[in-house]
Amino acid sequence: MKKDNCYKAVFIRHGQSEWNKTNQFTGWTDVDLTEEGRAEAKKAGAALKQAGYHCDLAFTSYLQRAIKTLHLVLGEMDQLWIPEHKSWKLNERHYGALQGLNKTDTARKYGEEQVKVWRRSYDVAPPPLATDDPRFPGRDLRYAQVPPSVLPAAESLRDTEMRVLPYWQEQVAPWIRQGKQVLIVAHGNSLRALAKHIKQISKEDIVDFEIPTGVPLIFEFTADLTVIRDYYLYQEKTT
Ligand SMILES: O=C(O)[C@H](O)COP(=O)(O)O
Repeated sequence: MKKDNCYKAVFIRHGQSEWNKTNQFTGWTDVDLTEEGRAEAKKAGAALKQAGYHCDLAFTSYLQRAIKTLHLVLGEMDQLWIPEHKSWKLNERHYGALQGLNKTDTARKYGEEQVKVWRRSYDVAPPPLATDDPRFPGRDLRYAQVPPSVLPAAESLRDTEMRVLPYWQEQVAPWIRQGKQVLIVAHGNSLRALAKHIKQISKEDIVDFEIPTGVPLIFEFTADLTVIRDYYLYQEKTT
């Protein structure tokens, strides 16, 4: 939607997931939303409706916590009918061999500093999954169309940016330039990677940049997609 020469996009990190609740590294593990996560998604949709938002099209990942959040948001907005595009390129950063481990236990074992580097540094990837690990994405039917050589076994934020950014530039940005309002429901780190580019956050400062679950983050752009301002529709805790 283009209002007063202002181009807009809405980003939402999925609502609380089962593994956010149990504090486990999740990455590409396809866990469900919790009851609280579903409530967060509905609250986001109701707030967008209340604020008069209309979305022309929506984008999400291949993971159910994002897809279900999108549907709960659109349901509240009475806009379940809009076109939606799913891509594995919007998936969470792949957390490699850390997936499934408890974050506090991992910090006890490897130290807080090391875990902070794995979670928040720009270019350090966590230890990779073995390619014969049953959890390797190449073994999952949903990625059957993706060449196995481009499927990750672990990703740094930089690696995540390398897959998310071309998707943004080729599949999302052209719609915004045409004046369409887009809604992107994705993940903590895939959205951090995107925000890093859009807001031109340095690799030093991205370490402290967090996105809470289930709260609409609104971007307003000029016609050439320079950010005018960005803000949360309301304040909420970080999960
Ligand atoms: O994949 C995960 O574990 C979460 O979605 C994000 O986790 P983080 O805050 O530890 O990066």
